[in-house]
Amino acid sequence: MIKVVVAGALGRMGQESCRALVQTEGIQLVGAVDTREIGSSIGPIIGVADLGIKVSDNLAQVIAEQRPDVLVDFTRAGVVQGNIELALKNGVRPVVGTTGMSAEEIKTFTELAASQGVGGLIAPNFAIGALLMIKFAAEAAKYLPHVEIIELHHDKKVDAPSGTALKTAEAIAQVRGNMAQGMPSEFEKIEGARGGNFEGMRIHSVRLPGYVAHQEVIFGGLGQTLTIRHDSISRESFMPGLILAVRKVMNLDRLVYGLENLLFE
Ligand SMILES: NC(=O)C1=CN([C@@H]2O[C@H](COP(=O)(O)OP(=O)(O)OC[C@H]3O[C@@H](n4cnc5c(N)ncnc54)[C@H](O)[C@@H]3O)[C@@H](O)[C@H]2O)C=CC1
Ligand SMILES: O=C(O)C1=N[C@H](C(=O)O)C[C@H](O)C1
Repeated sequence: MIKVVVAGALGRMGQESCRALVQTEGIQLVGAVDTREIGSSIGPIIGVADLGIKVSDNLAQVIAEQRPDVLVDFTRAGVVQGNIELALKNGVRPVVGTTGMSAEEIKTFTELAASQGVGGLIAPNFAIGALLMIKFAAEAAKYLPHVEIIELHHDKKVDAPSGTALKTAEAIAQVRGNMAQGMPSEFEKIEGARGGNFEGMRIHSVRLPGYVAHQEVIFGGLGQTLTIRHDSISRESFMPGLILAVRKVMNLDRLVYGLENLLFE
């Protein structure tokens, strides 16, 4: 049985994750950490039978009492860093969906995991379709290097661009290198009109009610465009990948960045 604690358990992703984890054979939810509704029973909140698990705001205490195998984190940047460090130092494998960490922070945790000999995963997107979008985009960039990314999310999202857009840009940049999109002489009449700039690649972030998580990678060539689009139309889309990750990290002794590295190995 894989014992799992969820941090950010009362958030949009945390609740969806708790619900999926308690329904999965071979996995046991043993703790729920959040900074609101402390002391409430997680079972009724996520619409399942009372599991006898109270919401705690103290991850260190939950780890000490429950000795989980895995920490699933869907909190926010600024919180997740402390949680990963705590997990790794206690031999708990972090499975992190939280986005907004810097490349330097990810590198630091990779080194800490290696020194502790503890496995883990930082995955900006758990949806299998999104991972395929990134893979196909990197392939397309070999032939069509002119590309811009548009990501569209619900209006409660706090980080921009999305972790998925950054992961996509990183994968494309590995293929095409640094290449400025647009005219050298172009100028913005409104600051930010051309989007964010990742190694010359423009990333545009849309935030509106009604959306869940969506992304278009648009390639342009002579007389043609190619659009690769992925839509998460509900947060259930992230659950098969999350469950797969919880199982896979049990056999890792290093920190992996990107679920694609466990899925397409
Ligand atoms: N990797 C993936 O596939 C996905 C990643 N995400 C990412 O997951 C993160 C969470 O997203 P949502 O669930 O939409 O956000 P949310 O705001 O609904 O949930 C965050 C939860 O964390 C809790 N929290 C805040 N500070 C805390 C602390 N110190 N300790 C414990 N809990 C704390 C909040 O009370 C809240 O319940 C974001 O970074 C988002 O980008 C979201 C969807 C999919
Ligand atoms: O905040 C979200 O909702 C999402 N965040 C992740 C990201 O930043 O890429 C994954 C997905 O896009 C949903």
